[in-house]
Amino acid sequence: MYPFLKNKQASRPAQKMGLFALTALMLITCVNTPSTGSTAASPKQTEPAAISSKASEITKKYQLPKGKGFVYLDEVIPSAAYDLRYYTGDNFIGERIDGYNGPFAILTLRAARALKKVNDDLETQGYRLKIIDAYRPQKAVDLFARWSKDPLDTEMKERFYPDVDKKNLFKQGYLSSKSGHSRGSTVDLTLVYKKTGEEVDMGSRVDFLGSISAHGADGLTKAQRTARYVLKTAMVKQGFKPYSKEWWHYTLKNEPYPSTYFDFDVE
Ligand SMILES: C[C@@H](N)C(=O)N[C@H](C)C(=O)O
Ligand SMILES: [Zn+2]
Repeated sequence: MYPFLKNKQASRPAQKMGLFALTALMLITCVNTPSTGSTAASPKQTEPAAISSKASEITKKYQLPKGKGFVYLDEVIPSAAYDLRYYTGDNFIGERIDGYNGPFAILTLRAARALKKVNDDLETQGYRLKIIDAYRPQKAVDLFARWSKDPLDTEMKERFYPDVDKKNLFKQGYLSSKSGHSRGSTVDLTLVYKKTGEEVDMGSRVDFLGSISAHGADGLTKAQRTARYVLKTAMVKQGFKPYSKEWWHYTLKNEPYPSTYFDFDVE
């Protein structure tokens, strides 16, 4: 209902706070609304906006591993767009993912610098990058694995994996139990138009786990194929490797931690 509050496992205090705030808001609304006999504006209509604005005010804790060269990506690429969907419920599980305590993208400095060059290049072509996910704690990956084994929780199936049985998402390569994201130099991203900030049509949404998301999938329009090609060309030019099954997923080839899977929280 309120994506910002969603994570049954990790955010119970936040949920309690949210419920408390909601109850308080309802009481205030009842007190301030003259009793006309007609229905007053529902407090639910104002609550998500209030919560969202709080989400955008979350400040960074700067608790990155010391001396390992991790950075907050928005400080290296301020002109990119950011929509960290594993912090919200707007993802294939439908709730905030373990380890995402703030709406921030973290990467190794090497990957961040390469990505800045990609964004600079794309800006000359009328686009910008929109970052959906970057460093991903191992605990988040572990949550994906537990979720995939629960056949009863299919809340987001229609939007994100309508044609794949969730128990096969790992087997079919849409999810990985040892993800490049946890090594800190892998990123999920798309294009937006520089002028409007509107997302470019890439033929499927980021994290649509199905065959249409493969590079070179059948059934794409010419414009969608071109958009994927623009992104891929810019990424490959700066040393990123595409992933055949997911047009949005790229790993820096010369990554500084090719075999280390980190688990610090995003905060
Ligand atoms: C889930 C998707 N965003 C993703 O990153 N998939 C790859 C395969 C991964 O889990 O590393
Ligand atoms: Zn990815």
